[in-house]
Amino acid sequence: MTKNAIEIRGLKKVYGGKKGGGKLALKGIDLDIPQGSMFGLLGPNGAGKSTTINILAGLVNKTEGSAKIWGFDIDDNPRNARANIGIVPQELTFDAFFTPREMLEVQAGMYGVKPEERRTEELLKAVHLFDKADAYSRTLSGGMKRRLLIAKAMVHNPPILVLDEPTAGVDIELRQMLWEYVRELHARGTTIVLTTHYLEEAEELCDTIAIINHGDVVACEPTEQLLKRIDEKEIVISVSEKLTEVPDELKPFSSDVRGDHKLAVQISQVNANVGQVLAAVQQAGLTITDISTNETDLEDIFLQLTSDKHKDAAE
Ligand SMILES: Nc1ncnc2c1ncn2[C@@H]1O[C@H](COP(=O)(O)OP(=O)(O)OP(=O)(O)O)[C@@H](O)[C@H]1O
Repeated sequence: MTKNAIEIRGLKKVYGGKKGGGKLALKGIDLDIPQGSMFGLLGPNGAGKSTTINILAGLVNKTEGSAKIWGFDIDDNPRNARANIGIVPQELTFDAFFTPREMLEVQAGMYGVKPEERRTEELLKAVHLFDKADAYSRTLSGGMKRRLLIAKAMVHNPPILVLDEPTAGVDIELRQMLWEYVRELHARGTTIVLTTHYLEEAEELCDTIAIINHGDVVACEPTEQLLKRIDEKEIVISVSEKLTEVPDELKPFSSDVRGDHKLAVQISQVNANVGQVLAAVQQAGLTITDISTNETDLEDIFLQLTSDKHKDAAE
C-alpha cells in the first residue's frame, strides 16, 4: 500500500477548445497527499482547485496526466478509486424531495453498502441533523445542507474525505461545528483534504498546505514551514542622505533602493531581525528619518512564489 492517499502526476486540464484556444486550467501538476494528513489546497478564485477535485471525483475528464486514489489509478481502476474517496462538492445540489435519511440510504445503495452495514443514523447524529432526518431537504438551511453533504460523502466510510470550499456561506458557529466533526474524522484516521481561499482556515486546520495559482502548484510544504515564509516583512527605511545604490552594509539582506531616500529590506524570522537591519543602516553612516513595515499577506506570497526566483525553490 502506498503511503500517499492521493498521488497526482502531470495532471493537465484544458476546458473546451478541441480545435485550440481552450482554457488551460491545470498546467500539468504533481501533488502527493500523505495518508492521515489534514491537507489544505489553497489558492485564489480560478486557480484550479475545483478542477483538481472534480477530476478525482470523476466529474471532469483530465486532458493529460494521472491520479491515484489510495493506490488505485482513476483510469485503470475507477471503481476502487471512487470507493476510497468521499467528496463534498462546492455547490449545494440536492434532490429537494428526498429527506436526509432517504438521501443517505440512496447514496449508500449506490455505493453497494449492505443495509445492515449502513450508518445512516450515526451519520445524521454526527452532523447534528438527526432531528431533521425525515424533513424534506428543501426545508433545510444552507448550513444544514452543507452538513448533510458531508454525511452523504461519508456513507461508504471512505479513508479520504475531500471538502471543496466547505465554509462558503457558512456562519461562524456552524463552521466550528463542521470543523469539530472533520477533526473527529481525522482523529479516527480519515485523510482530510480541503480547498479554501482563506489562509487562516488552512492555517488553523491543516498540517500541510499546497498553494495552487494559475493552474500550477507553487508551494507544497508543512504549514509551519510555509508560515515562516509568510512571516516575511518588508521594512522601508527613509534616510536623509540621497541613495543611488544599496550600501555594502545592507547587501547581505534582500534589499533595494526606492526613490532617492528609501531603502526597502525584506526580513523573515529565519534570516534576520529588525535590529540587525537598523544596525547595518547605521554602520553605513545613514541617518534614519522614518521607518515603516509591511506585513506579507497571502497575495504577496502568491506573487513571490510565482516570480521566477521563487519558482525554482518551490519545484
Ligand atoms: N466548465 C468549465 N469550462 C471552461 N472553463 C472552466 C470550467 N470550469 C472551470 N473553468 C476555468 O478553469 C479555471 C480553474 O477553475 P477552478 O474552478 O478549478 O478554480 P478554483 O481554484 O476552484 O476557483 P474557485 O475558488 O473560484 O472555485 C478558471 O479559469 C475557470 O474559469
